[in-house]
Amino acid sequence: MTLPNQEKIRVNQLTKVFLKHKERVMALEDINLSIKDGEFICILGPSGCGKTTLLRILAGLEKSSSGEHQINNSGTDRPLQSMVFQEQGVIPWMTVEENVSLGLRMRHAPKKLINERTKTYLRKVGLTPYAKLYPKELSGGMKQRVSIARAFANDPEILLMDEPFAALDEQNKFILQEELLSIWEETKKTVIFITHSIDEAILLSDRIFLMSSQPGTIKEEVKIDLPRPRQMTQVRSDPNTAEIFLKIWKHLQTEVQESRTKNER
Ligand SMILES: Nc1ncnc2c1ncn2[C@@H]1O[C@H](COP(=O)(O)OP(=O)(O)OP(=O)(O)O)[C@@H](O)[C@H]1O
Repeated sequence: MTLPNQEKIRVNQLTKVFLKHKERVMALEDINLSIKDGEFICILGPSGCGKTTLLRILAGLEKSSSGEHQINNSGTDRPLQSMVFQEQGVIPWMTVEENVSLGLRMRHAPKKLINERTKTYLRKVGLTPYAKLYPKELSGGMKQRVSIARAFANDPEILLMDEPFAALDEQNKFILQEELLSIWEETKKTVIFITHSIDEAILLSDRIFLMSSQPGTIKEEVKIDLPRPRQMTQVRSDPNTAEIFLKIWKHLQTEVQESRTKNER
């Protein structure tokens, strides 16, 4: 399958079945996606609907049971994808700058490029003064900044983010969301971002994919046409936001309810 230039990710009829206590669990069913180069996509859905499984398949960490997916490679030696997790994304025995430069060092990038890019992304996430510190000396928010800086410094074709701000307090979350948006505006990377927060998805996304309860399918797609660059205060005070929020909430409510009913059976 060859993708046209503007298309970055395509998923065709993808399914994933796990064996759990000797029983087959259909985690994903007939997933079809087409994501443009530079799009910011959020995935929302009830717990256990297969969001992480889908991301892990796109990251090459898990195999699909059937169907196919493709990521358009720009033909350079850039890595195909980088992943940012909720927690434990930093390596404890490496300093902040060693963590940020890890991907570049692993692919033996030229020293000058490693230094430049590491400095740039440390500055962008406000960690320059902390470059020589170790993760245990950092707050949770600072550790997530390290993960984000490392992912962008690695310059992957696509960025996969699995609830990266879920463990942070509200203030830190807002600050990091805006920092992420600002870096994304500059780099225009294709991002797939999993979240449980409707507000977060509206703030960040070009499109939101709403998933059904298990087996996970893409039930609906919501386009977010709010102007960019976006700031949290503007998005919150935009009269369209409440309407979008309610539409998504109604969907999630139904799916969460369905998921509970299935689990009680
Ligand atoms: N390695 C595995 N072996 C067996 N079952 C698995 C495995 N990984 C995931 N599952 C099952 O697949 C389903 C989807 O899990 P997944 O973690 O992808 O959901 P999720 O939507 O990311 O959930 P959450 O929002 O709670 O993080 C769940 O029923 C889960 O138990």
